Amino acid sequence: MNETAPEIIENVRLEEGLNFGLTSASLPNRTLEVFGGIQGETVDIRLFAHKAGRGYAQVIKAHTPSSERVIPSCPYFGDCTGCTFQHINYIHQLQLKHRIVTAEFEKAELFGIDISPVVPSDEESGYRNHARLSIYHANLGFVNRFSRRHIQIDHCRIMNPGINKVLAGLQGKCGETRQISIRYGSNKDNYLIQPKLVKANVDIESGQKEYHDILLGHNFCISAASFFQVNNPQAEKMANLIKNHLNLSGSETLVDAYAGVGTFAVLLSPDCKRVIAIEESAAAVKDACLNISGIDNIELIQSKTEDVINQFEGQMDALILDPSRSGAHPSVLATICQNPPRNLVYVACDPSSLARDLKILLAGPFELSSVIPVDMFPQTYHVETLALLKCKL
Ligand SMILES: C[S@@+](CC[C@H](N)C(=O)[O-])C[C@H]1O[C@@H](n2cnc3c(N)ncnc32)[C@H](O)[C@@H]1O
Repeated sequence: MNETAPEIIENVRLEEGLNFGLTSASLPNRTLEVFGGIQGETVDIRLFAHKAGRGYAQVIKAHTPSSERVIPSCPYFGDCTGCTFQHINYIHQLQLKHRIVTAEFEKAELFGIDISPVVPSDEESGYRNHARLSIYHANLGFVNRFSRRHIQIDHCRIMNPGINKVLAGLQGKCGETRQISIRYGSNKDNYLIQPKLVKANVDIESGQKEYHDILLGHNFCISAASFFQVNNPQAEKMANLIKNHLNLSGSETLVDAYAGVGTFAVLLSPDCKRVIAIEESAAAVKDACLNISGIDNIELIQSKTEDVINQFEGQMDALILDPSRSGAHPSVLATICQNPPRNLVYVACDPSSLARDLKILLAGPFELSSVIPVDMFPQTYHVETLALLKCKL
């Protein structure tokens, strides 16, 4: 697609799309995925790109705006494609996320499952504690997903004010690197900025090895290579939802697989007799070692979950699986179907991986207690989902 001569198509009716939170438009000779629209609207669109056999377009005018449409408060919306839902009111964003989870379940032929309403985020803006920015001619910004154009961003609506402060200080001064990661521990007011900037003429320290934050009164050390939940208040809600489901009495052994820096292990340890945390990343395990200091009922295993999950003898009381987007390894699912824990919590950031894995678990010895989507990522199509299961044997 020639970017200087974009193709405009008028009066297109938008249908439900759901991929990446986009709507879809059926034209006589092709189907397009459309950014910035809402199902049922008639709009004019500008073609962006064809990628991997798919066409992408952007709404430039809504002739019949949906009642769910709002004016995006971000001036970069559309140029920046990071927040797919900025033009949709927050209540409807939550309804769409519910629909996204339901649609993935239906694709996996999981029908008739009662999915709870999405747990809203307390903050619709300013919630993200981590920005990964790309740099072009020293300017920090994001890359448009469709056109691949770099968009300079001076203030990002969804980032914590602490991140925006650093962004303002570094803007235009980072020519020495192509990518930068800014993380902010809002409850401890400290930063991690990587890589270390040696040429930038700024009085902002960078190159920190780790930063610190607090969840539910517990201190966490998080190093540059380690995962940490991006929305602190929602992470706390998620930990409480998990705790409620597991109904812990203090006598249980909990296995926390894909444990990261020990988030759930630490937060649930006061309610368990013993916690075993499994994590493959050496950096995250090193952080977890610090994070569990003073807590004597947590053991850490540095390993892939699939290499150790079959070594537990007897029935586990409780198991948390919180894998990366690709979901749990098939052998992990096979092992827990053979030796099922009494209670299982599956935490998923990709509803399609969750649906695929749930299909296996529900064909085995598990039944669902509930499915609770949690909005960790307002203004975007992303949704975290908790599946709470029990062994039915
Ligand atoms: C989505 S994060 C969850 C971390 C943690 N539960 C939390 O809430 O902060 C997934 C974690 O799984 C780890 N991981 C990825 N593949 C793994 C595997 N096969 N076995 C164990 N850990 C793995 C990653 O390093 C990452 O820390």
